[in-house]
Amino acid sequence: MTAETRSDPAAPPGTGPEDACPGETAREESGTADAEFGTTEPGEAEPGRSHHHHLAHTWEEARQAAYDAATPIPPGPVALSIALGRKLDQDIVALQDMPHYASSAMDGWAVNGSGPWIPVEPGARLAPHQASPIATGGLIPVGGKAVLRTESAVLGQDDEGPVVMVGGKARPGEPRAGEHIRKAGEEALEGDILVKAGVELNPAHLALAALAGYDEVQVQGKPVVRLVLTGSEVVERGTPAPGQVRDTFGPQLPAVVAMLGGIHAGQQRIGDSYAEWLAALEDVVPEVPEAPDLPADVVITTGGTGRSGTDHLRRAVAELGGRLIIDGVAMRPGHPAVLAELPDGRFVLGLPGNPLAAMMALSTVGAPLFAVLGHRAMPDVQTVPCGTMIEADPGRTRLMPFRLLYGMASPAQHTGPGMMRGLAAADGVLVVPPHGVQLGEPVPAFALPWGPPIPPPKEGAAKAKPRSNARAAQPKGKPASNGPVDWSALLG
Ligand SMILES: Nc1nc2c(c(=O)[nH]1)N[C@H]1C(S)=C(S)[C@@H](COP(=O)(O)OP(=O)(O)OC[C@H]3O[C@@H](n4cnc5c(N)ncnc54)[C@H](O)[C@@H]3O)O[C@H]1N2
Ligand code: MOO
Repeated sequence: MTAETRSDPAAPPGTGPEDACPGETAREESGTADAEFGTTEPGEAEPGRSHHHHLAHTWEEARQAAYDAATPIPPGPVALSIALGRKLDQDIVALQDMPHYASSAMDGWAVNGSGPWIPVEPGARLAPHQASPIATGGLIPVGGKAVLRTESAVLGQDDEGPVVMVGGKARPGEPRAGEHIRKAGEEALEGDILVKAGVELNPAHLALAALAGYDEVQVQGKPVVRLVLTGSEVVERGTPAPGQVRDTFGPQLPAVVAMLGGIHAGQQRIGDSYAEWLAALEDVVPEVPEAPDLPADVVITTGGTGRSGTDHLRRAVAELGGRLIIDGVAMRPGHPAVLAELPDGRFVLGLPGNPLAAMMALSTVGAPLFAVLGHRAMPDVQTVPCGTMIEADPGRTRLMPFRLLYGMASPAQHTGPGMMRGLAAADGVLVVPPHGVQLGEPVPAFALPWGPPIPPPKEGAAKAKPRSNARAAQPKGKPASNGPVDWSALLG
């Protein structure tokens, strides 16, 4: 590859110079990276050097490398309180009859035989013609044959003392044998399967498991993800002053992590010092208030993927004895994405600090990693007909948030690496190959974790032959529109 520093002729409408990522390819290919890196803190940069001369993965390679880097997290027991949404790995079986004792379905009297009944102490064994007070849910005493509801009973008196008699609102024949008694085993018998393995646990499943006496259930593994957000210029509240930037990761990453199948286990904010970076990555089980006390499977860092004096990610990984799996992806934005594995098995996913770049890196590297850790297939890439011509940009894939208009994708505006506006309005992301896209040609695209699915290919929508989706090749119905269409004015 040759060094490229030119600006992009195919930049979609509305993207400015911020998009140009100056030096991103030149840096890697010029062979001067070591000198750049070594000047920052002499003597300490050594461990990271060996990683500097490899070529960035292509977009497709990066996805595959992330998917291949891990194996599914084995199943394990999880407390009911955090098992919602988890996939059950072992049947939930009735440990005993459910209910496990006969109980009253009404407030009233447990009775034996026919009335009138002599009242005795609650809970006492009932001889024929005896009754004892009982509340709904109460254990039926030995000898109890039926429950007489309070409103069907009257207290009277005979020669020998107080008696309970049928009266009040009693229906004819009340109480029949067994009336208002919930028998043991009515819901399930010991050994019955209550919830089958493979089910995604809903709140009622959790309640059922609790009813059956479970404290934990055996569920499929899912990655526990911890966030380390870096940057001393990042503020969490208010309108940022010049030189400051409002944090865009705190508000979105926990949700996106969950949507991608991770368990968000807290976040930590650090400044730009190497010591803070190292401490954050060394910390296996961080003390995170209200988060499950579990070691992280994946640590996501934001910022610090570049190679300036404050970009400590690679160095900290090297010092901890970790290995780089992905060190840069030939894509934009999100080019400096890093995936590393630490000796204790934790993965470190280094997202660039630029907000859109970070989300594209998460979609490219994080989504496949989370999928494999969570027992799922590689996330889908479909195709969508392109509503505009996109020129070539040799050597790199461009990820472009798009809006769908009349079934065709048009790159959204406001998609500079530091922007969120384009992504916020997007229907999905185009994966524009280095050689560009012709008008109407099916272009690979992926759905956003929160967005609509990519629509299935429509008959007649595609003029050019799709490269990766045979279903689109059905030339029938309406022809595609001719000529370039610039819908940018309609796009938010
Ligand atoms: N000389 C070069 N400079 C840069 C290159 C390059 O190749 N040579 N690459 C550019 C590209 S591409 C990207 S992407 C970024 C990568 O930056 P880092 O991962 O090192 O992140 P920072 O430098 O810490 O921050 C970059 C940018 O992002 C903002 N940021 C950080 N955290 C947040 C947050 N929580 N919310 C919102 N914005 C955040 C930060 O303020 C910076 O503006 O490097 C380029 N530079
Ligand atoms: O544009 Mo950088 O590629 O923001 O990741």
